Amino acid sequence: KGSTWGYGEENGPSLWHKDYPVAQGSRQSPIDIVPSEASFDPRLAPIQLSYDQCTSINISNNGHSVVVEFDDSDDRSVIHGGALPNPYRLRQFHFHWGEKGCHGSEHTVAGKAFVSELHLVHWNAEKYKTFGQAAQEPDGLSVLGIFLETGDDHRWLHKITDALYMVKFKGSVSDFKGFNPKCLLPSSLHFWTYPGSLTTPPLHESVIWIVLKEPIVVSEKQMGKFRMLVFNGEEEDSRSRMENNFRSPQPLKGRKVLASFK
Ligand SMILES: Cc1cc(=S)c(O)co1
Ligand SMILES: [Zn+2]
Repeated sequence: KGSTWGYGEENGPSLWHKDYPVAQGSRQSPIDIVPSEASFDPRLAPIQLSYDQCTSINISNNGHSVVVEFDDSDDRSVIHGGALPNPYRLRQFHFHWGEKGCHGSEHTVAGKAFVSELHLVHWNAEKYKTFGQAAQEPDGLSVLGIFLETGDDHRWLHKITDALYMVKFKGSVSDFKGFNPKCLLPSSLHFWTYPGSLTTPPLHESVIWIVLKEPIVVSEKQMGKFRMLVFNGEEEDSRSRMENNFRSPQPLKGRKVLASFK
């Protein structure tokens, strides 16, 4: 069977282009965001997250990250504003992180990396019938990226980190109801936005990225709990700690980054 992609020496980001040639495309993510080169656009609407009726379903380890999935059968939880043409439906969120004491975010800000990055994935259900179809369209997805930096414990992140032991191995799934990701937002919703892609294969160039300027603060201890996850399945004999599951910044190729703030 074909070798599946990952973050190791043999199957990591520098090799993804062999199976996914779009990896060398013209709107790949992540990127290095250079604030001084971003242009303030007063026409950008503020970001609004209508998550109050959101329905989280489960938390799972897909062998690349830990993912919380939502019921996206109607418009109960949507994001709107920014450069989005209409509201996009919340589908799932997941994280990318590094190893102990090291960086692990995907986007960087003037070359600065953060310890982790939270991605809230939304899709354009107004225009496309399914997530899978939307994921292949240039205006199909919108991912809200939030940086994590280390400091004090995050008062709500424990709801996620306390569940991680249930999904240690690839393929494990556990109930995860009643979680509203609004509790993971920083105080400011100032953002940068630009056209990009999924940061994991199939790397579809279908994402309108919205990256918040203000990071949230989590403790090193809380980050450590993400690192007890493993990439491998319970039955596999290889034991590889889930960490450094991030792609590095990709060429801008002429794209403009817009800022919602001066
Ligand atoms: C849909 C999706 C989006 C991102 S950013 C990711 O890492 C995996 O899957
Ligand atoms: Zn992601």
